[in-house]
Amino acid sequence: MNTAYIALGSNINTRDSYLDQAIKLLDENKEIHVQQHSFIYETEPVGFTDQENFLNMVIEIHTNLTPLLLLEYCQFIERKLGREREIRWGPRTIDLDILLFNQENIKTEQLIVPHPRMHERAFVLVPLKDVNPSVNIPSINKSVTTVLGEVSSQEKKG
Ligand SMILES: Nc1nc2nc(S)n(CCO)c2c(=O)[nH]1
Repeated sequence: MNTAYIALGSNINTRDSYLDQAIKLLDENKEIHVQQHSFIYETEPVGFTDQENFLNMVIEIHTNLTPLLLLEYCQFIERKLGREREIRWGPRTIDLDILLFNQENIKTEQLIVPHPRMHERAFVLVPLKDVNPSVNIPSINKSVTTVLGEVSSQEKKG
C-alpha cells in the first residue's frame, strides 16, 4: 500500500463543490482510499495574480496504483470536472497535484515528485501540515517552518 499526498485547488464558480466532487471521485476508485483531508483555505492567487482567489486543500490517500496511474486518474477527474487548460497558470475548476508518493523521487516527462513547486507554496505547505504535521519532504531546500513562518494568517474554512 502506497501513501500519497494530493493538493487540490479551485477558483471558478462553486469552488467548494468542485473540491467535494473531486474527493468523491477519488474515493469512488476502489484502488484509492482517502485517509485524511486538511482544512480548506481561501488563498490569493500566486504566479498569475489576475484571477479569482482559490480554495486550496491537501488530502492523504492510500493506494495500490502506480504514480503514473494515479496521475492519469487525477487528470481524468480534472477533465470530468471541466478543467480547461486555456491559460497555463489561469483559472481552473479543479486542479489536482500529486505532492508526495511515499518517499519516492520521481522524474518523468509526465510527473515530477516531490512536486517541484511545493516548497515555495504556502497554499500547499499549510494544509499539508494539517494532514501530517511531521511529513518528511525529500530534498526541501528551506525548512517548512521557515516557509510557514512567512505565511500571513490564512483564513481556515470547513
Ligand atoms: N493561491 C493559489 N495560487 C495559485 N496559482 C496557481 S497557478 N495555482 C494552481 C496550482 O497548481 C494556484 C493555487 O492553487 N492557489
